Amino acid sequence: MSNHGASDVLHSTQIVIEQALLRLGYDQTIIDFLKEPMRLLCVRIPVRMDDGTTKVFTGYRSQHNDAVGPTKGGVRFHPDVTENEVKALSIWMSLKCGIADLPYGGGKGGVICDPRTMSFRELERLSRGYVRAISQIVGPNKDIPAPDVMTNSQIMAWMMDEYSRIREFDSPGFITGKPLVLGGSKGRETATARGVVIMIHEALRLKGIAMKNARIVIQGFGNAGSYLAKFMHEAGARVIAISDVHGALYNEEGLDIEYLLDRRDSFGNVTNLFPKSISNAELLELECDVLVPAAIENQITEHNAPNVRAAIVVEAANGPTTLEATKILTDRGILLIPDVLASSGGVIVSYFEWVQNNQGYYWDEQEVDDKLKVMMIRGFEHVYEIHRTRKVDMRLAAYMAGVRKMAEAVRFRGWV
Ligand SMILES: NC(=O)C1=CN([C@@H]2O[C@H](COP(=O)(O)OP(=O)(O)OC[C@H]3O[C@@H](n4cnc5c(N)ncnc54)[C@H](O)[C@@H]3O)[C@@H](O)[C@H]2O)C=CC1
Ligand SMILES: O=C(O)CCC(=O)C(=O)O
Repeated sequence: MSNHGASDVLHSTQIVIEQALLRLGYDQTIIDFLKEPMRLLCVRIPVRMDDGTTKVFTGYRSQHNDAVGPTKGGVRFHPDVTENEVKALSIWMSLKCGIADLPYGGGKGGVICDPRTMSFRELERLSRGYVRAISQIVGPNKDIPAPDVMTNSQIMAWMMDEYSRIREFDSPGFITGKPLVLGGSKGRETATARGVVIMIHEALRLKGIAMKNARIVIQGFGNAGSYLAKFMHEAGARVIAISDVHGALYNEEGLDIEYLLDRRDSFGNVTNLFPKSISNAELLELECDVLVPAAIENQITEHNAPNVRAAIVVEAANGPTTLEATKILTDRGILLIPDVLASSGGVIVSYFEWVQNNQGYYWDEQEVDDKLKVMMIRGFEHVYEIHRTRKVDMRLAAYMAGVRKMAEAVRFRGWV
C-alpha cells in the first residue's frame, strides 16, 4: 500500500480549522491552540516475535484537546502511520465529537506495523505493549481508545485486559469496540456503516434520488465498506462496484454482495479471489449516484475530482478527499458529506458503549440504532443549515459545527 500523503492531511486540516474559527469570530490565540494537539506521545514498543527475536515498533497517541471532556478515538495498525497523520486524525475526532455533541475531545493512536504479516500471538503482544507504553495518559476518564484501520474487537479485548491488569481492577470503560461478552455495545461493529447509510438517505432525499436501484460505488471492503455494502443492498440500492487494496470489482447490474461478504477475509480483502474488472482509480470515476470512499486518505484529489461522475460523495473514510478536490466537487454541484459528519457513527456508538459500561446497564440493538439515527440526523441538519445560511462548502460547515463547542469550552475554562 502506498504512502498516502500524511503531512498534507494535517496541513489541510489546519487550514480549515483556521477558516472555521475565523468565521465563528475567534482570535488567533484560540486558532494557534486548536490547530495542534495539546499532547502527543511517541512510544517504542519492544515485542518478542514468534521466532525468538525482538522487534521494536513505534507508536503514537495524540490528544487534540480535552476542554470538553476525555479524549476519544481509535487506534490504527498500519505500515504507513506517521506522527502527522495521527495528529490530523485526532483533530478530526474532536470535530466528530463536536458535531455529534458528545462529551469528549478528540484523540487517536497509531502503531507502525503490518498486522497482515504478524501472527495472532505477536499481535497480542504488540497490543498489550502499546497499552503499557501509553498507560499513563489514557483511562476511562482521560482518553478512551477504540478500533480503526486493521484493529478489531479482539485487539480491543487484549488492550482492555492489559489496562485492567495495570490498574488492578476491571476497566471496561477504558476502551470501546470490545466484544459483547466483555462489555461491548450491540451495534458498535456495524455503527460506522449504519451512520453512513443514514447520511446517504438524507443526501439522496436532498438530491431527489430514490434509494431503490440507486447506484452505489464503495472503495474499501473492511469494517466500514463491507457493512455499508450489505446495508445498501438490503435497502434496495444497487452496489455496482467495491474495492480493496488489491483492486476493484464492477458490475453495472449490481454485485452479489452476500457472496462477497462471505468470502472476504478479516482485513477486508476479497478482490484477490476474482479476476478484477477495474482498478481503484477507475472505480472512483465510475458513473453512479453515490460514491463512498471507505478506505484511506487522499483518494479524491485535484487530478481525478474533475472526472468523478457521482451525484453525491459520502466520506466514510477519514480524509479521503483533498481540499483542492473538495473545491472542485463543490463547484461541480456534487453534494459532499464530509468525513467528520459521515463517519461519526462509530464514535457515537462508542460513546453509547462507554455510557453503558459506566452505568452497568446494557441496551438492545434497536435502542442503539434509534439513538444513533437521532444523533446523525441532528448533526446532518446542523451542518447543512450552516452550509446553506453561511454559504460555505459542506466541509467548512462541518468544521464550524464541530469546533464551536470546544472553542467555547476552552474559553470558559480560561485557558486562553
Ligand atoms: N472502523 C471504524 O469504526 C471507523 C473507521 N473509519 C474510517 O474508515 C476507513 C476504513 O476503516 P475500516 O473499514 O475500519 O478499516 P479496515 O482495515 O477494516 O478496512 C480497510 C479497507 O480498505 C482497503 N484499502 C486499504 N488501502 C487501500 C487502497 N490504497 N485502495 C483501496 N482500498 C484500500 C482494505 O483492503 C480494506 O478493504 C478509515 O479511513 C477509517 O479511519 C471512520 C470511522 C470509524
Ligand atoms: O469509536 C471511536 O471512539 C473512534 C472511531 C474512530 O477512530 C473514527 O471515527 O475515526
